[in-house]
Amino acid sequence: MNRVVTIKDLVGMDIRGFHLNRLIGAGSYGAVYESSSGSERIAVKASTRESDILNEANALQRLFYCQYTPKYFFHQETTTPDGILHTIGQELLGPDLETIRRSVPWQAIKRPTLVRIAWQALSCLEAVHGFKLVHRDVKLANFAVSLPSSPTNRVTIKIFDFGLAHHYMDDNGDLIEDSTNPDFRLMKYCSYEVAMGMDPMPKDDLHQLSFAILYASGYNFPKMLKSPPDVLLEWKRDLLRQPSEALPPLARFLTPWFDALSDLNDIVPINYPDLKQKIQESLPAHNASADLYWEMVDGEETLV
Ligand SMILES: Nc1ncnc2c1ncn2[C@@H]1O[C@H](COP(=O)(O)OP(=O)(O)OP(=O)(O)O)[C@@H](O)[C@H]1O
Repeated sequence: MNRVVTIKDLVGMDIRGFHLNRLIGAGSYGAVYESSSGSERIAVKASTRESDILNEANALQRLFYCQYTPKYFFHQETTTPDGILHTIGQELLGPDLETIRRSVPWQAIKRPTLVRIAWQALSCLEAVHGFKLVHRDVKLANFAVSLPSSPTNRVTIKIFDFGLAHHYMDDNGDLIEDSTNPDFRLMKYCSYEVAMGMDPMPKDDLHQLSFAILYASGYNFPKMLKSPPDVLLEWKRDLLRQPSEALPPLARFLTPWFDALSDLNDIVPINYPDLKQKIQESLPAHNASADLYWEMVDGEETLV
């Protein structure tokens, strides 16, 4: 094997019979490659950070029968001159929602598409929580569309990147502590309660999702994240206490959903169907549970 320079430099390598063809992108701890073996195409995520990759592999294995997450194929350790390379083979997805948001006019996803995205993203979290996993890193860039299925080009939203996920509850319903004890207050886009020092729980995934949907609606969330810490905390608190006033005008139509999100706590089980109903009530004239399609609009491929 050739000398590995960085994890972003693995094109041409073979892992478990899969040829790494193209670097799709790289995040804070891994690089993801479009890879193939014959006609089979998968994604291979590579990292040198063993703990994160093992955590992600464990989560994806747990989610094997989940239709809202990429299918898990393998975890492999490869010895290289630069150390041990960890890879995960998983289902190949299409573009992530942050990339899609950037590609649309005004970097704002239209309301009918936005409510369908919110509905399906909520279904993703409902499914993940059903497997007793909390994702803890919910953001637009961690949702992607599936590869379009022919002949209609229908796609579904899937959630990925389980490097920070945690199996939070055992079969008896007892909470499981995270022995690694990460400090999620350092994550600027954490929920209000997490910013106040609480451990992230399923409802915090939903609060992070609400930030992601605001961002997708055209709200300048990155600018808010750059505010002084007290301003950011106050904004997150107000979004829970008085959503109708705190929501930016463009996203005020989502008030029914934000009202319901602000009622969530860690004791009462989350009523996902009710939350979906609130998404529907936010835009009554459009069907929020309708399918999404990957289509050509004005010469550009986009999500509708
Ligand atoms: N299964 C997959 N199929 C297709 N593309 C993927 C898949 N998983 C990740 N990607 C893409 O690969 C790139 C890197 O993904 P990764 O999750 O490592 O990065 P990230 O979300 O930017 O990282 P982080 O949140 O850890 O900083 C992103 O563009 C992401 O959309």
